[in-house]
Amino acid sequence: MARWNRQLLDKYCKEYRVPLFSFIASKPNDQLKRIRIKGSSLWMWQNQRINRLTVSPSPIHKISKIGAYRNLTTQESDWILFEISENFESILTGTVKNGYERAVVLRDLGREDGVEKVIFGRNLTDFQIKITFLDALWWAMGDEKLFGLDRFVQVDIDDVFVGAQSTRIVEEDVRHLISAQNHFRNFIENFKFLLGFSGSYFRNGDDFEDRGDEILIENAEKFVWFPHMWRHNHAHEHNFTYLESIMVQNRLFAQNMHLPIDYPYAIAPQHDGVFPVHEQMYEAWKKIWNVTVTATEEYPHLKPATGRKGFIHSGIHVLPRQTCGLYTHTQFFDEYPEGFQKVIKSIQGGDLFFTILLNPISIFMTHQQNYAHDRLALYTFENLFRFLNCWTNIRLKWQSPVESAKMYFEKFPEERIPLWTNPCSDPRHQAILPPSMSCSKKSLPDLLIIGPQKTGSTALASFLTLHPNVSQNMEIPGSFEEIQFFSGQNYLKGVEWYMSKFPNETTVIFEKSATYFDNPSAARQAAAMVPHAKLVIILQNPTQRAYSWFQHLIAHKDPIAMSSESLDVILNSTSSESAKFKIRQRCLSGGRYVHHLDKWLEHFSLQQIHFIDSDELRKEPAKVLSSLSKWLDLPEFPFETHIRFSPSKGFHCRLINGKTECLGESKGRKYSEMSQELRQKLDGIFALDNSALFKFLRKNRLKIPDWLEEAVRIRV
Ligand SMILES: Nc1ncnc2c1ncn2[C@@H]1O[C@H](COP(=O)(O)OS(=O)(=O)O)[C@@H](OP(=O)(O)O)[C@H]1O
Repeated sequence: MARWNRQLLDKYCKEYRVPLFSFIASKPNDQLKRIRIKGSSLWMWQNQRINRLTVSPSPIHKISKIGAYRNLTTQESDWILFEISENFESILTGTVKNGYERAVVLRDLGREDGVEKVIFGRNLTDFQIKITFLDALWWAMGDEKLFGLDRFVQVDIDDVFVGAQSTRIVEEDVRHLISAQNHFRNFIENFKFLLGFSGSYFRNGDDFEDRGDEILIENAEKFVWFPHMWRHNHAHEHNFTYLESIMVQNRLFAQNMHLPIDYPYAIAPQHDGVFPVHEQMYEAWKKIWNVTVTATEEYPHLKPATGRKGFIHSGIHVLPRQTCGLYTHTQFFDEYPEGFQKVIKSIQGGDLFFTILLNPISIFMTHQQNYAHDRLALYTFENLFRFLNCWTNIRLKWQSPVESAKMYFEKFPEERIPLWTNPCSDPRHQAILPPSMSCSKKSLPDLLIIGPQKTGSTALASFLTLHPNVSQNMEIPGSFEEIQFFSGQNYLKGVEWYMSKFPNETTVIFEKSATYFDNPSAARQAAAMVPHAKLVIILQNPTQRAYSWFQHLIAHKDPIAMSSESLDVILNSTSSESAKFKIRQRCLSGGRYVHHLDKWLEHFSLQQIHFIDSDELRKEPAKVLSSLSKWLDLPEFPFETHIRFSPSKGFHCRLINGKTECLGESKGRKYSEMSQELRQKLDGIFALDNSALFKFLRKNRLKIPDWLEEAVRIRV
């Protein structure tokens, strides 16, 4: 690192009392073994071999168990070790052949240069180093809420009655399951397995297996039960009526068998219908089982498992679900694909171990078969809990799915609203789409006209639909002309709702919602759903736009706007909590072009965006439309013969069958001109934004509207 860079970093760390983390790697061909770290009294040894790795006493450790050690049998000789002295404390200690102890991870107490550091002599491949890294993060961030020692574990056993003969649990397995549950309570207070049932398959095995089913029912009270479908049906294939009927059947089974269904929790066989959302399944679940919590592995995608998240849709809390590496067909140790060592590795500091460490709540999916034959699941969890107990101070706990859902969304409130994606672009999601949705035709827009408001966006949209190869979303009853999916409450209605709004398949399908441009979530949400869409942004003089927006409020008899004598009064409001101030901000927001553009450019490339000058659109719409349709690769269309100026309206209108069709009264309103003082005030407010927009357009060799040239020239 360059010296000045290092100095800057040190200055920052001192000023804000932030510790530095640094990772040092061995240079394999370097002959030098013992090296002094530049600018410090610290000595390090490189290309070393260690026999033992021990967690040293240090206030940094919260998760790691102090004193825990393991002997290393590998012959790797690329460890970096640090000499321990009074200014440096060992966090993780390596013992070398002759018995010397040196630090593998070291805490520099900052006595020499005022900057505390945690120095790692190895990357994060070793599990002890990984846990130490988590400890160091916790120590540096001091964030009890983010880390903490409590970890909640839920183990679901899906399909307790489903499965071919000779794969299912028998009486002895059930007895074993009950005693394992009791035994697991040594690690996890109150631990209970959750059993998922499809009643149709009860007593569907051989005699021994049928007896197993019966014993399970006799001991039903010992477990928590949750429903699947009656016949393990794939929800995505069925409509509400059918789903309702099979859920009722399964519920009757539960009633007849006196199964305790203590929680409003359900799991869909193979996750079908949870994500991508099958609205009708959500409705049936709510109606028949009052479901409020479920879990899936599919959101946002099956893999990577570390990226799984939760969301809430239609009142149902969807929690992320984890796999423990055991599947329906894995029933024997010696038949495990790629060898059972894989599972053991995962338990002993591998994926499974870190699943629990990194997730406050882990909901594991297993299947009945994993408790039959070699009972791989019991082996796996027993060893996992033991391993965690041995190496960490983690407190394993159990709670109901309802409590987990509450806790999860309190911890991760930002996950409440799902980030919808296009199910047709993920083959796995496409395969489990409900019948009401289809990928056989295009049903998402290629183009979004994103505003901002009051820039002529409605006129642009209405002119664009004149082109025979273009269609717009259908009208939404009760909405303000626009679909406003990515910027408001409609987003909660989900993908199916949005897709259903584009019934016509044309070369270009578009929707225009002028509220998108300055909405904080719209760019991210639009990019997740239609990443390849093109965008249109209309550049209107922000002063004029703000005034038009205020007139819009007056026309809608907004009480705050009405009670203020003029826009000037609103602009003078400074108290950030007042209703007037909120209107002020909304009024100005759309005109801050570069500020919002930055957000869109985080998710879309500049090549995907077409800018239109609002003045030009008003004066020469046909020209603007021709250039837009050229950018959209549409066949040429004589817009000029389909658009005509209406002297009575004072604007251009569509010409349909020889008659002019103008926009309604709310577009092109009649109101008094803005005063010179107000204009100057608004120009002043937008001066910096305008100059930023000017620079942005010039830098990217984009056309600069006349109003912007003028606005910037006047300020200069
Ligand atoms: N051809 C045509 N017909 C009618 N109106 C036109 C037209 N071209 C541009 N304009 C200007 O569009 C302004 C309304 O902008 P929007 O459609 O973007 O408004 S909205 O945000 O969707 O409500 C509207 O603002 P106001 O004049 O304040 O009503 C018009 O100035």
